[in-house]
Amino acid sequence: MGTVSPPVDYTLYLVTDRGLAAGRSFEDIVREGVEGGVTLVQLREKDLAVRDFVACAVALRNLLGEYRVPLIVNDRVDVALACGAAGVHLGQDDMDCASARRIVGRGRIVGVSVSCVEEAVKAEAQGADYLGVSPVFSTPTKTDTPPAVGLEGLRAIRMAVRLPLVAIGGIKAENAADVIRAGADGLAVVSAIMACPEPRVAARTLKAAIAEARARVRTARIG
Ligand SMILES: Cc1ncc(COP(=O)(O)OP(=O)(O)O)c(N)n1
Ligand SMILES: Cc1nc(C(=O)O)sc1CCOP(=O)(O)O
Ligand SMILES: [Mg+2]
Repeated sequence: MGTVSPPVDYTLYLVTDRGLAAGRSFEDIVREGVEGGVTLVQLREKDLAVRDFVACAVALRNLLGEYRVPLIVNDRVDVALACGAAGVHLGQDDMDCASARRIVGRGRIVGVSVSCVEEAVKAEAQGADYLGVSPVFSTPTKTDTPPAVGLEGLRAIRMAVRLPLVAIGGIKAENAADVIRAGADGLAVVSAIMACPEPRVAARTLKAAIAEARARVRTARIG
């Protein structure tokens, strides 16, 4: 039997997009985000040749290692294994979760994008570690998505599965509390950090909004 992946903090999940770096260093943006409180990073590269994808993933894994923040690779199980990432994130058109699990074993994280209860239940049955509920709100960052599930869709998925849920799509500090209240365990963002001139401040602000929302949820449960 393989090792089991260690617990992961899904609180603030940065999904990268180097197209939003606007002349700044991509690595500096990630570093600032992590120093501001990002707990998990996904390398999302849609246009790199696989050789460059692996090189970039190794560099990012080394950077994140300084902060003990895990790296997830988007789309590619082979790249995740090659760079020694903590895991892989798969959408509904990527490798299916059960096959990915057979390849990576229990020692790495497998995340799956879901947009409805049926997909969520299936991914849980296939051994996913967490679900990316997507998109919660429509977003210009990625437009080839199913319709936004909204807070109602997120609540329905929360009721149907036990896995950690990460909300993605249009997440900002302003709506963070609503999304946490609807049942998200963590928030995944691209533009809110990658496109912000001050990524450290952006991450800190998001982290504070999440902490406050969680405290309110806890108080409401007790009261
Ligand atoms: C945390 C998280 N959730 C959802 C996605 C979207 O994955 P996918 O549907 O495969 O789309 P691409 O990101 O590959 O364009 C994600 N990447 N991360
Ligand atoms: C990478 C990604 N996946 C999505 C999905 O719905 O599957 S939405 C998205 C981008 C989210 O960007 P932003 O935080 O800038 O709204
Ligand atoms: Mg994908």
